Amino acid sequence: MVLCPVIRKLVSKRVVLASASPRRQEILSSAGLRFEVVPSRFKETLDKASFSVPYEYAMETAKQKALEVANRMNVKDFRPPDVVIGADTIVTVDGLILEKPTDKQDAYNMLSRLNGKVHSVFTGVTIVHCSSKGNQLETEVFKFYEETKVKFSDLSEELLWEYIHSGEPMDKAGGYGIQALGGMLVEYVHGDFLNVVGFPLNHFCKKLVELYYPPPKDAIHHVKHDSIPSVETFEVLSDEELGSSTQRNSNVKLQGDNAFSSGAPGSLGKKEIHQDTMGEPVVKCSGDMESLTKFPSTLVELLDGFKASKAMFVACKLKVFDLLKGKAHLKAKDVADHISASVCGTERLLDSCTALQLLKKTNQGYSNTGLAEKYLVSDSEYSLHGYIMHANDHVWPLFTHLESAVKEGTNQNHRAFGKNVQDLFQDSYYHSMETKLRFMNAMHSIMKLTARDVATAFDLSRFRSACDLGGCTGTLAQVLIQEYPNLKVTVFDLPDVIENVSGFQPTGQDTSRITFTSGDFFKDNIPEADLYILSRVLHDWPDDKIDALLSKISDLCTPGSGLLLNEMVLDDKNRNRSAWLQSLNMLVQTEGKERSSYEYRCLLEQHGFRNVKIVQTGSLLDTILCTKC
Ligand SMILES: Cc1cn([C@@H]2O[C@H](COP(=O)(O)OP(=O)(O)OP(=O)(O)O)[C@@H](O)[C@H]2O)c(=O)[nH]c1=O
Repeated sequence: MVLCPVIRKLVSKRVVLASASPRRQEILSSAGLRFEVVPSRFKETLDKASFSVPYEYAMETAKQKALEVANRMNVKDFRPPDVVIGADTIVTVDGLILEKPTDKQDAYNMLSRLNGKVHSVFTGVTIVHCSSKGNQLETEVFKFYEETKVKFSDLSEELLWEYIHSGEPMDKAGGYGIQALGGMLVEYVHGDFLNVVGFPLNHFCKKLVELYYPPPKDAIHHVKHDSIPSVETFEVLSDEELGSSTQRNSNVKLQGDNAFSSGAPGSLGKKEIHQDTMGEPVVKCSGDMESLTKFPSTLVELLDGFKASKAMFVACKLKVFDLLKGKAHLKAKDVADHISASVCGTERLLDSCTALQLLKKTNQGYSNTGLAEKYLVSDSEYSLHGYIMHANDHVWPLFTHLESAVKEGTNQNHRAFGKNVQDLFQDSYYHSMETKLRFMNAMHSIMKLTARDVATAFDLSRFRSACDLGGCTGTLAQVLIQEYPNLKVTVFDLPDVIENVSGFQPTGQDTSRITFTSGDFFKDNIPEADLYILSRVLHDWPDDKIDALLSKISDLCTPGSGLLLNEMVLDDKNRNRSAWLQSLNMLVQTEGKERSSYEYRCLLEQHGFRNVKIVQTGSLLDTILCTKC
């Protein structure tokens, strides 16, 4: 409870963790922090010799990781993050800095150095405060580090190799994970255990106190700055954070939203803060119904969610954004004439889109916002028009039968479209030319938006040939050959798809390293490659089909071959809202499902893949890389 007010300081902010480390994500989310994960692309190649002490190196790397993400997210028309957190963990021994091992031999060299000795683990952390002035990013950087000493027992060669073969060392600084099997190597720890795991939570909270609870000038110092704030600290919370001033009185201090609940800032219930018998502050919700019903803004947003979606869908379908593309302004009547619709209906639609910030309205009429111009105009580079049409024409009717899907546990194609679907693709997505092109357009547009993140989440330069199974229009293949000059990619998809891909090919770009091959990956031979890719494929199918497909791929792989899965990964803290809603989506339309990182890891290991690494890209697809052992 005592942590609540510290973490709460970040609750109304857009917080981004610039780290792919699952441990850091786990530590921070367990502390109740709500954040997005956007792994940094900063390559950890700073010259170690130029730092007089190792922790300076860790802090500088952490800073560069966070700044890279802050800069990348400072995109016109997007809300930039308020806070970006970066971290870097290193192990030091004998004057050397050890990071993550490059291979098993490197892991062995590291662990042999640590064997029987005391070493230090440093984690450098950077908190970047961001603000955007006229598209210019302004940052304020706060850095700190934590040191923990760890002693390894005397370990036999046999034990070291056994540990290395477990695969655990590969993504961990110093080549061990104290939180798992590596804990068996450790005789003692002096200092913060979580610092070794990858994030010094206690020091981080103290830093938040320092940043957000500065001692009030000319006041008695209630806050001890090397500790987490005591109950007096609540006095320095602003009115906004406390809820309305009328809720305050001098004896009982009331707070607004719970740090650990979701939703917009406001006063969803009130809480009394007082001390328990141990002197610890305790936060209790009062049962005051009036305050509970005051601002249920989260619920109001959910109540309106479907109306907002449909307004955008309809405006897209009627090509409102296309009509306004590049134009200064049009009056409602002119728009209505062009789209052959009623003036009164059009006016309401345009006004709703204005309220949704998709349009701007002035005395001269309506025009597109930058967001609409970039993503809703049907022929813009990163248009989501195709995906939105799929959502409107296919997903929407299915979702109207969600209740039946939940009760029956099956998809609702029969109710929504009046027919039973045996083969999802042939009977549903590809049953007519119109539905086929609509589906291809949808996949094309969503891949355009996510392909760069997916292609660069891991370094894939060791692979020479890739086969993108179900690669549709080749959007990911296109980005892969740009990122990896030595890679050739085969896009393998159903004949129905391959014969229609030409309309989706980019003009003026070299596509000579991409081959399109038609076939059914369940029935036909799959082309040979050293990297297989499955993007949004596994989630479509029932378990038996997935097993068949993964077995087939695994049999084709030689040791060292890779498998890259791109899916939305469910997180056990329910933070990734899109992924959980996508999970319902799979229920209403397929026989498949979304999975957690644990489920993917088990699935892949069952089929002979190891070294499973998962990156939550922060965009609409997460990515998983594993190696055939
Ligand atoms: C000593 C130790 C380290 N680690 C992990 O080692 C990675 C360090 O590498 P990094 O470069 O700091 O981070 P990363 O994983 O590459 O992620 P990113 O922040 O994106 O650079 C982090 O994962 C840590 O948890 C453990 O899980 N357990 C341990 O006992």
